[in-house]
Amino acid sequence: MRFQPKASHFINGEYVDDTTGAPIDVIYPATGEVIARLHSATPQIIDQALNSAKSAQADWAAMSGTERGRVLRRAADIMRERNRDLSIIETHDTGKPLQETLVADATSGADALEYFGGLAASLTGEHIPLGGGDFVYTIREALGVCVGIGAWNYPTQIACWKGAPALACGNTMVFKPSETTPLSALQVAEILVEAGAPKGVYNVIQGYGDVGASLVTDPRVAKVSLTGSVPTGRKVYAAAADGMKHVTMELGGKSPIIVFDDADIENAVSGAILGNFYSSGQVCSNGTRVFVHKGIKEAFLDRLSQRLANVKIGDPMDEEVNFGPMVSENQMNIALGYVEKGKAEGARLVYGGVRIEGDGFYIQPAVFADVTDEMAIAREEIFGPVMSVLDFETEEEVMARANNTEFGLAAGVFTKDLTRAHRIVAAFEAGTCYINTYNLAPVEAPFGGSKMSGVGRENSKLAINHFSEMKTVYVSMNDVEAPY
Ligand SMILES: NC(=O)c1ccc[n+]([C@@H]2O[C@H](COP(=O)([O-])OP(=O)(O)OC[C@H]3O[C@@H](n4cnc5c(N)ncnc54)[C@H](O)[C@@H]3O)[C@@H](O)[C@H]2O)c1
Repeated sequence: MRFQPKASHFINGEYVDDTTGAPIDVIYPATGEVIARLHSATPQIIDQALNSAKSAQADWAAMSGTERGRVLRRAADIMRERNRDLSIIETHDTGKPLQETLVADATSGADALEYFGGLAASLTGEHIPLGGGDFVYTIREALGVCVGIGAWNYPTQIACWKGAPALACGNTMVFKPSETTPLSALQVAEILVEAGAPKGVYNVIQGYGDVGASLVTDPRVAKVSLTGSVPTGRKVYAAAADGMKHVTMELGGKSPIIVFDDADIENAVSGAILGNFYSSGQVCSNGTRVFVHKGIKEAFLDRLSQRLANVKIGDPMDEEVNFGPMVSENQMNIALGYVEKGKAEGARLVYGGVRIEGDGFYIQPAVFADVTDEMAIAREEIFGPVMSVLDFETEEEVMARANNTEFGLAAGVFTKDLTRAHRIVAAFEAGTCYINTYNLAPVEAPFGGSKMSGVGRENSKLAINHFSEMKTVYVSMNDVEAPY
């Protein structure tokens, strides 16, 4: 098989196999062809990976931040040098067009490795002077063994967004990719070793949810960082709570984009396209509820339809193609099911939504207009290319409706009125907000959700706090006064 890795798992600096685990077939979404077969981790493999991470952690944490950072920065360089090869793997794993994977996957992973590699040497505690000469100093310490569990939409990026800050702080990691896209995390592990990471610092094991669940409850694990759906997040958070483990939860969303009648329509249409159809709509922060002011609704829809006529759907390896298949048959059927629901609920399908016949999992991008708040397509995360356009008349009304959701991942506003833009983002109940753009996630900025969309933040200096803790040391310069 064309993309068969050397083995399923990467533990203690090398590939490890155990073919007695349940098979995991890797399917190329463009053709439905099986391109690799891996195996889920058995209890023995899980144990081996956790032991390897546990044994490596103290020595890794004892290295200077400069040394740890150097490893991460070298890994970033290697990833960039191999960007094309890594992007080809990512495209076969996910179905995302090469045009996208060349710029948004290994490159984003490399950004995280470079950024946290750069920060590693500057991670410190602080000195806190007290009265009478006493003082406190704090020591920033690693948490220990961290578990990363990934979703299937950005496999390389997720492996690095979790691994880079964890390793920068002196933790070690066991990463479990999604069973749907198991290939690229192995590449990340291999590259880290090539860059000088000691054995056992970054391990990858494959598996379904049960393997993730075993990792979360293991007493050797100090922290769990999950990217996944809200239902999985609930289970993982609850299981981690039992062991009082640290958690980061990057979960789903149903984010709003508000387009006022003074907005630059071309930019707003571009934002809505990026915020709904990039990666065939399989992006957690997508702005799938597009609230458009009544006065410009038809102009917005006309321009959107004109722009969508230029979408190039097809072979994701063709660099001209900008819209690929969905990741799996199952995900395609979920999206098609929502298109049917939307029609049945009385929304007006103004564009696409049709399955493209063939072996691949292709569906045209879909735009619904006249969507109302209570329709399932406006309430539930679809995780596919289905945009809902809703009308509004006043700012007050649209704010209440935009926030009327259990999710709180992202939100965007398009307007030329800057005062209004800042008022709107102040009122958004969402972790990541955009003014006159949408869906950018640079490593320098915190990324994460409010409400049911998650806990904690990835990227930026904030991620350091989620992968380390402070030890407080009180130093007395005086005699100890006791009452008796
Ligand atoms: N907020 C973010 O940064 C972000 C980014 C990408 C995707 N997502 C979300 O991810 C979802 C799509 O990804 P998915 O379908 O892979 O999600 P999912 O919740 O089905 O699976 C996520 C991961 O959790 C594992 N898992 C499942 N059950 C588990 C359990 N009981 N214990 C431990 N691990 C378990 C899976 O094997 C997989 O690796 C969407 O809801 C999307 O919004 C969020």
